Amino acid sequence: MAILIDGRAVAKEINENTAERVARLANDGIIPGLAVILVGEDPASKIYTRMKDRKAKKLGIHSVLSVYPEDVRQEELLHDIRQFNEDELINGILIQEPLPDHLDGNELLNTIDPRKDVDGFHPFNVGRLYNNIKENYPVSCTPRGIMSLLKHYQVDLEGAHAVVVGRSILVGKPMAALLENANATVTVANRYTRNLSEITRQADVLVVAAGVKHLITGEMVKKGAAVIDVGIHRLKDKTLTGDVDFESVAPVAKMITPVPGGVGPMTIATLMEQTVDLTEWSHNG
Ligand SMILES: Nc1nc(=O)c2c([nH]1)NC[C@@H]1CN(c3ccc(C(=O)N[C@@H](CCC(=O)O)C(=O)O)cc3)C=[N+]21
Repeated sequence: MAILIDGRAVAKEINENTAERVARLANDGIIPGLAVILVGEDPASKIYTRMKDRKAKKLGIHSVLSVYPEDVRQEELLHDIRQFNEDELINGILIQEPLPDHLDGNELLNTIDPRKDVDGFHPFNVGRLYNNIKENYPVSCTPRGIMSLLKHYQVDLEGAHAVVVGRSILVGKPMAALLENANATVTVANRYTRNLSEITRQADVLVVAAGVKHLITGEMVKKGAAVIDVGIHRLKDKTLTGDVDFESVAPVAKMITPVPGGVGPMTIATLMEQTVDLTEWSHNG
């Protein structure tokens, strides 16, 4: 049976470290600030942004949750983002995905000051990631959190074949870039890939962020693989499950993340960590 990758435990370690860093900054009179922009009534987004707001406050981070109606105008959001850009009390700005269709998400993202781009979605920061630039810059929190998990569990990436299922800007694309930058050989697939199991069966490290419940089953996984499940699906009985069929994959894998308690807590811990990173970087020149 696979080792369970305990995202809650690793997230707790990161959060403790973040709280210490916040305390050190406080000695210099600096309080990291996070602004979260939420548009509309998507129930999952409401839950996540509330979790982020609560965690930030718990760690001593100044948190502003800006909530807008579904039909908010693009101009109003642009105006508020510019205001956050100018606001010295704000170090990180996050626009919760998904956005309603009438809004131009790219324009909104491009308006965030890249130095305050706590999600790492601004094209300037995406470009740095793709160029494998070593200097400090923000990276999408979920894949960065997954890299922390892989490091914590000493998963060897150099020369490994990593397969990423999913190619979103939130997870799949930056995940593939981070794994490549760590000298893995990366294959990116998606839900349309033909003979998906032929590809996933080659994976030493398999990251699944396809948004399809139980897309990956035991016979699609190589014996001894590390399996990371980014999917979240709420079942009728209110329990959560992932893109990986845990029951059939766990006996095959060397290690596996559960849902919940795997990648999710790492995303929020990394968001807090990166808010403090941005704060420190902004004060170090
Ligand atoms: N701009 C932006 N940045 C994001 O980082 C972002 C986003 N938009 N849109 C949606 C996704 C999703 N996301 C999650 C964060 C925490 C959990 C999490 O903590 N999950 C818990 C379970 C929580 C529950 O019980 O519902 C767990 O897996 O153990 C899940 C998902 C951040 N996202």
